[in-house]
Amino acid sequence: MWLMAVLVPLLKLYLCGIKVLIYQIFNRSFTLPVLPKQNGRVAIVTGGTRGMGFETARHLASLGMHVILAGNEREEGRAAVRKIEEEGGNGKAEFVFVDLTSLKSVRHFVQIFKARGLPLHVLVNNAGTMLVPERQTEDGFEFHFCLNYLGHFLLTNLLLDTLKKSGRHGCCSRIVNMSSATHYAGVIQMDDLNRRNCYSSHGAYSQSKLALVLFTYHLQEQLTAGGFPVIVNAVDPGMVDTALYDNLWTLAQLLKKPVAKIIFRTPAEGASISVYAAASSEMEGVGGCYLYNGEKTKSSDSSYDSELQAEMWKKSCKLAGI
Ligand SMILES: NC(=O)c1ccc[n+]([C@@H]2O[C@H](COP(=O)([O-])OP(=O)(O)OC[C@H]3O[C@@H](n4cnc5c(N)ncnc54)[C@H](O)[C@@H]3O)[C@@H](O)[C@H]2O)c1
Repeated sequence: MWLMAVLVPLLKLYLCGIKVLIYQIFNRSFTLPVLPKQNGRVAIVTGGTRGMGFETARHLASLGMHVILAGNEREEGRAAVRKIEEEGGNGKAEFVFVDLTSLKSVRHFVQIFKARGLPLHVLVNNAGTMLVPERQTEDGFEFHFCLNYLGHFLLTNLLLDTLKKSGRHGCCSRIVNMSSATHYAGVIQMDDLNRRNCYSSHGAYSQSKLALVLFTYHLQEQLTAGGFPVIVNAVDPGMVDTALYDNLWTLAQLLKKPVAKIIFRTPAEGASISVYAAASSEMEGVGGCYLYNGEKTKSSDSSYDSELQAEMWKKSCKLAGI
């Protein structure tokens, strides 16, 4: 029983990884089209202080956006802002603290943001972690579940009114949810979302990434039904050489290092799918998609299950207190 609960998600996740690596051996990262200037537009990028979040923030700022790098590492945040400023684009970057593992911190972040009266045109839900040993957040949630999914679920819902007000038809506000190929291996354990019965870090990570896809599709349905000028897409960056892999087992770390140099995407290449969803003309008014390597791609069968989407939404509202 224990073996199955731990081994199966592990094997499924590594199989997803191998498939992606094989794809990346034979296919280069897609090239971004020319993107329209984004002057006067405002974006929030969670986890914008390093890795793909930083590259996303940097690119959006270079297009003229005012970008808020939302993260839980102040020093890294200040350094990231400095780096963007040094590049001297016509955009603007600033760091604002948020800890996505704390629902209180998410609420506080939104309160501060709203008090400034800024519009919001782009929200990139990028922050995440992978393969952390069993750990609970201050609110008692499993770590991957809260940081990768529930914190972003709450953040998005609290910012939705601002996103709706800031968009207009022909120039929609955009939400980008950073998922992953590992969602294909994901299983939603509705009665045990916090994985207390039998913890598997692999299962917890892939569950959180599937939850983001379910959330994307259900939210887009609501936005479309309400006629709101907001779109939401899930993106998959491929396998990218970032600090995300720091929690791999020692042996896997050793094996990963040489492979990563040759086959993994760079953070800038990985971020291009978020930038594409956030700013390309091609994606204007197009929501409810799973984007991989610059193309709309089929996500897992279970992600299209509308009953599962609705159940997950309802449960998430309850857990997040909305
Ligand atoms: N690297 C990959 O191969 C890969 C593949 C698919 C999906 N992803 C996803 O891409 C996203 C970005 O990851 P990355 O690869 O750039 O890794 P990374 O570790 O470089 O970046 C993660 C970011 O999340 C932030 N973060 C961590 N804990 C936080 C918290 N409690 N509150 C707020 N922010 C927090 C970090 O400060 C960092 O900026 C993640 O959601 C990850 O799951 C990565």
